[in-house]
Order: sequence, then structure tokens, then C-alpha cells
Amino acid sequence: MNILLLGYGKMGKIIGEIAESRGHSIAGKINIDNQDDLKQLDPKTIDVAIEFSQPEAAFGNISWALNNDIPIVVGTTGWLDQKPSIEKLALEQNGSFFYASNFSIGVNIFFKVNEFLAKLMNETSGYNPSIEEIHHTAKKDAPSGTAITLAEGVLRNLKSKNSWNLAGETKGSDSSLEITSKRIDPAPGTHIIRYKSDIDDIEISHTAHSRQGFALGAVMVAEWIPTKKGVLSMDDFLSF
Ligand SMILES: NC(=O)C1=CN([C@@H]2O[C@H](COP(=O)(O)OP(=O)(O)OC[C@H]3O[C@@H](n4cnc5c(N)ncnc54)[C@H](O)[C@@H]3O)[C@@H](O)[C@H]2O)C=CC1
Ligand SMILES: O=C(O)C1=N[C@H](C(=O)O)C[C@H](O)C1
Repeated sequence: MNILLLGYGKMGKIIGEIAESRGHSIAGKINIDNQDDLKQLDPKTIDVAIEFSQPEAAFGNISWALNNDIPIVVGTTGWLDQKPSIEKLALEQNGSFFYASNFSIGVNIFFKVNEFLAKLMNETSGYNPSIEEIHHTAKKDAPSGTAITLAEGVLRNLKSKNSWNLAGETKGSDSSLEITSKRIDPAPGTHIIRYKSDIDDIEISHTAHSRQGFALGAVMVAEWIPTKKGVLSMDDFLSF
């Protein structure tokens, strides 16, 4: 496949290496300083675009791909307020749009464990849940996209919480699930769900040791998406 990389930073570079090692070619490596290179490309020659840029750039890049009939796989976080407009565009264009806050298979298993645990916690009282995420200091958004997905998983399953708040930014009520964001180098991504009580604590965590798992997952989805249409997610890609 001929793959266009929209965003060629820490993630774009690893994705490019993995894609080439799996026999794909790279149609272009677009960054903030060479966006005009897009005009030189013939969209018909591009099989799929992979977008890992930054929050302010995602909407423009995704719209460009959908308007040029290019299936797009998006990992950029911190732009979710604009996602409904992109989903509408994808459906209008009969395009292929895939977003995941986290492409690592391990994290997607962790998402399921999180939901199962939240459901179990309805059976008892006295535990207060919270989420902590730890990332490198260059990360632009907080909380992480993964922490938001985890929070949504808790809210869907635990009756005592109906919203989430970012610690230090907004004060939450008793029914709000607090997320704490820490920025410590070189953390590629750690997420912890804690249920604390006076008697004991229950904790589950996922720790990424590198960015390899995120990048491999994105390439695997890019290999899968060209025959698919619509608004897609890891639930469509994974069989569990
Ligand atoms: N969904 C997932 O599994 C993962 C998502 N991410 C997310 O991916 C994004 C990128 O992460 P990193 O590569 O670590 O960041 P980075 O800061 O290393 O790279 C971002 C790149 O985007 C480029 N960029 C800025 N504006 C652009 C534009 N208009 N068009 C194209 N490129 C543009 C910058 O020049 C930069 O090279 C972040 O939002 C991060 O949260 C990161 C890891 C995993
Ligand atoms: O910015 C990162 O690095 C990461 N971002 C994603 C997120 O916001 O959840 C995924 C991963 O945790 C790494």
C-alpha cells in the first residue's frame, strides 16, 4: 500500500518504519513546516492516510483526506470536540474514518478490564474511583485521550459516577470521576484506575514501555481499512 503520513513526529517516524518493514511505501511525510507538499501529491495514488499530528491540526488533515476520498486512520488526541463534524463529513462523503485514542492491543484489552471492574464495583459501596495518567512533558493535551476513553468506560458501567473532571482544573462533585494528569519524562503512556476505600485499594494499570505498540496497531488498522466504509473504531477492528 501507498501510505501518507500526516504528522511526522515521534509517532509518524515509528509508523513509517513499521509500515516500510511490512512492505508498504510512504507517499509523503507531512509536518507543520512542509504542508504545501500535499499539493504536489496525486490523491488517487494514496491508499490510506495515517494522522498523528497535534490537536489543532487534526480537523484540517482529516477533512482534507475525506474530501479527497482517502481512507484515514487517526491517532491524534485532544480534538474530540470536533469529532461530530468529522463523522458527519465521513458519512456525507461515503468515506472511511477511523479514530482510536490508543492503538495498542494491550490498552484495548485494558479498556475491557476497566469496564468489567466498573460493573463489578456496583455490587459494593465505600470505594471511590479515580484515574491517573502519566506521559512525557512534550504532550500537548490533558487528560490523555486514553484516560478519556477509560473514564467513559467507567461512566457507562458504574452507577455512582456520571461525569469526569480534570484535577486542578475543575472541582468535581461526588458523582464526578477525577482524572489526574502527570507529565514526567520519558513516560510513553501509563494509565491507572484506582478504587480507594478505608479498608483497602483496588488498582489496575497499563504501562507502555515504548511507542511501538501504538504504531504497530495504527499500521495494522491502515492495512485493514481500505475495504471498509463509515465511522470506524477499535471495536470494529478487534474481535474481542
Ligand atoms: N492513538 C494513539 O495510540 C496515540 C496517539 N498519540 C497522539 O498522536 C499525536 C502525535 O504524537 P507525537 O508523534 O508524540 O507528537 P509529536 O509532537 O512528536 O509530532 C507531531 C507532529 O505533527 C506535526 N504537525 C503539526 N501540525 C501539522 C499539520 N498541520 N499537518 C501535519 N503535521 C503537523 C508536527 O510538525 C510534529 O512533527 C498526539 O496527539 C498524541 O497524543 C500518540 C501516541 C499514541
Ligand atoms: O501523546 C502521547 O504520547 C500519547 N497519547 C495518547 C493519549 O493521549 O492517550 C496515547 C498514548 O497514551 C500516548
